Amino acid sequence: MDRLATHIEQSIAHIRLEGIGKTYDTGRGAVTALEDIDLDIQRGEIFGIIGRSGAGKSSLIRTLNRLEDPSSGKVLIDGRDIGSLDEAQLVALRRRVGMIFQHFNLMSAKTVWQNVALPLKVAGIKPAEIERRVAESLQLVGLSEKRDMYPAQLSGGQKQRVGIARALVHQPEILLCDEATSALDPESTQAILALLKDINRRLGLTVVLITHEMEVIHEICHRVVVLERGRVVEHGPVWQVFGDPQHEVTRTLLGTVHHDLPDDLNGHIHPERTTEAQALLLDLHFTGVSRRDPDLLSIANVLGAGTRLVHGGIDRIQNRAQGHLLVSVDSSEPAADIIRRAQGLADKIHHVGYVSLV
Ligand SMILES: Nc1ncnc2c1ncn2[C@@H]1O[C@H](COP(=O)(O)OP(=O)(O)OP(=O)(O)O)[C@@H](O)[C@H]1O
Repeated sequence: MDRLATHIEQSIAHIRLEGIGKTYDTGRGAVTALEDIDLDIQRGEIFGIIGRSGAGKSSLIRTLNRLEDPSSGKVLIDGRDIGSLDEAQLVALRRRVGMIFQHFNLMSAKTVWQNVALPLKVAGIKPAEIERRVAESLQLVGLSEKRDMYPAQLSGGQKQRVGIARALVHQPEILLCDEATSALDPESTQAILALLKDINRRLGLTVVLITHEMEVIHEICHRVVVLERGRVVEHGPVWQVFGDPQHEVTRTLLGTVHHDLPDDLNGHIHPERTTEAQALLLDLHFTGVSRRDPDLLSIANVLGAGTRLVHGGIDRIQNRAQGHLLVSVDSSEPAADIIRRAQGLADKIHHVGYVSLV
């Protein structure tokens, strides 16, 4: 392929949503689940979808393999409108797009091997080829030893591995994950996330996932979209959305850990200095945008000897430090002068108020 063709291929989004809308007709009238969604998902990325309950996450992910047909707009995979596919092409599409579910959807009367083999049998694949592909899939998810067991004999994490193996037997290029770790304990969640990451890297699979667990996004996603009432309210690289959420819904979903003040400070903060003994409280916000790490020596040097770290925490997402450090500055200098000097210590600096610390 020449360089121009390669460039064009790379510039086409693996999955493109153009003006997607979805309205359900119910006995009590129409319910709008999605409105005017435009999104590009690149080949090989792990893309997260978050939002409150009822925001439209399931409706959105289900349009990607036509479990739901959008009421308006188009879904393009490799530039091809999947709404125009005939029955045979739709079957082929579903093989290119694997899916895993919160409750695994395994057949309890079938063994691990039989569960994983089922999609291949349905597709009429020859037995020898089925044997080879099932063995390969089970090895990939680390379950070769359990091939003759039944789902009831497996842990939740192992059941999800079977779900993943089954989703991979047709060697898909896209894997949709609908709350894939929500029914799992923290240890199994970690193991499944590591597996998804490994599959994404080794097979170059594009992964689109829905979750209500923000740690899942933090742990494995490259980019994330936030839905609210069927619309995109925010999207971008995870470090950006998590480091400096712009929308109220995103802040709520992410929790208020970094924004809430601890109880012993809350209620004791004054907007103006009322006594000499009060210290200036500054919030040093590291959004990740400048890729800077908090430099404690510079903070002390710039803000002075009486500077104390009062509250906060720093996290790392996609190799960028982010979080808030709440510092008290013991100085009678005007706040504006101190804040001016403090520019450069963090990505954003917010004057919280004045507080008496004992
Ligand atoms: N089959 C359906 N028939 C009628 N309304 C539906 C149907 N599926 C979803 N809805 C409605 O569409 C809206 C979006 O639902 P959806 O399940 O996509 O949201 P969600 O973000 O996945 O929610 P949750 O996190 O609770 O699963 C909701 O108001 C829901 O009640």
